[in-house]
Amino acid sequence: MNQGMLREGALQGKTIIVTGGGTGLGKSMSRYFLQLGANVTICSRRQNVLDEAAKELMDETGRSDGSGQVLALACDVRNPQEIENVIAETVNRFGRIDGLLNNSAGNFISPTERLSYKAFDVIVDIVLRGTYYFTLAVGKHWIENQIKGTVLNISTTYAQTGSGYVVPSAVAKGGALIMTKSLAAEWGKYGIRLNAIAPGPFPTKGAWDRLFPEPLMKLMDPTSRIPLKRVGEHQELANLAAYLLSDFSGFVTGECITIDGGEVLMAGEFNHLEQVSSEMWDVIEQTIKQANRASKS
Ligand SMILES: CCCCC/C=C/C(=O)SCCNC(=O)CCNC(=O)[C@H](O)C(C)(C)COP(=O)(O)OP(=O)(O)OC[C@H]1O[C@@H](n2cnc3c(N)ncnc32)[C@H](O)[C@@H]1OP(=O)(O)O
Ligand SMILES: NC(=O)C1=CN([C@@H]2O[C@H](COP(=O)(O)OP(=O)(O)OC[C@H]3O[C@@H](n4cnc5c(N)ncnc54)[C@H](OP(=O)(O)O)[C@@H]3O)[C@@H](O)[C@H]2O)C=CC1
Repeated sequence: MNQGMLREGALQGKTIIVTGGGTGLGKSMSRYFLQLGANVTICSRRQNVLDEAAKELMDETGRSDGSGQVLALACDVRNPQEIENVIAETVNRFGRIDGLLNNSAGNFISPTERLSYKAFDVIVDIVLRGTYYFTLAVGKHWIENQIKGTVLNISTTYAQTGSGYVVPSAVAKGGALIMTKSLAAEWGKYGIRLNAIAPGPFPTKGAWDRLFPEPLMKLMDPTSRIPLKRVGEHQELANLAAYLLSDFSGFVTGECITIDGGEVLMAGEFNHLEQVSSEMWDVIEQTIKQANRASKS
């Protein structure tokens, strides 16, 4: 499914800010927005990573009609002044901002009792504080300038279920998801939409190094818990993100769309029975039928 879904030029004339756009999923989504004709500002802490990504993206997607341009700006999403600078520089270069993709994150697995206060703070500050700082700054800009913009937040499936061993991330993603829904209600009157995507596992270096490090990867195949028995493809996520940032989703707001091959469904009480063999099912069937007969006599 390595194909773009939207028609040529579907994001033409739009400018989208992508936090964490220099690596992983942020880079893949930026690539697709550029292919669809959007101008994209990618921002994160490391200017060298952003510059390299911007060059690679422009080499791949470069258009001659002036659309589909990349701006790479260093910004720590925990710093409001740096966020204001990204907004000002983006307006200065592209004239407007139509979309904000809050994609930056920090995460690592750890038993919670091993975390220092600083370790908890660093994740919550990037994921929750970074998301609400950027959303607040861009939202104010849109309201002041009467722009009907769209925010898309990259969440996780455990923002709704909770999860051990990634508790700071779960707390922060859960908070960001509630902000998405709360502001969708409050800012709907300005024509501003906010949605979220909850991805299951999509291979990236950033996530794999910190969530499935060796020797854990040898013990735990991330696909084994997924009904569709595979991980996600970046283009599948990019398709959904482009749709939610485009005018085609103009009546969708406050939603969180899960894209995880059915992984969250495995919480269902009996789903682990897929491990039972056919022969064992024969025995189980006979045992249950015997109990049924006994209950009638
Ligand atoms: C696949 C299923 C769903 C997955 C859903 C979600 C996925 C994601 O979010 S994936 C995104 C992953 N990408 C990143 O995390 C990229 C950005 N991350 C980073 O830059 C770093 O990992 C960091 C900033 C989050 C932490 O880096 P570090 O260099 O350690 O930062 P600090 O020096 O500021 O230290 C912070 C603090 O944290 C402690 N610490 C770091 N790692 C661990 C660990 N594995 N276990 C316990 N504690 C850890 C570190 O020791 C510091 O605390 P103090 O010791 O008190 O100073
Ligand atoms: N990969 C997966 O399976 C899943 C990922 N996700 C989510 O997808 C998103 C992208 O993750 P992924 O691509 O896998 O991982 P990456 O590590 O590649 O992406 C994280 C990005 O966040 C940026 N970042 C980190 N801290 C800051 C900061 N303080 N200020 C600004 N930017 C920052 C990093 O850039 P820099 O270091 O230059 O600052 C990096 O580009 C995240 O929100 C993650 O939670 C959700 C579910 C599953």
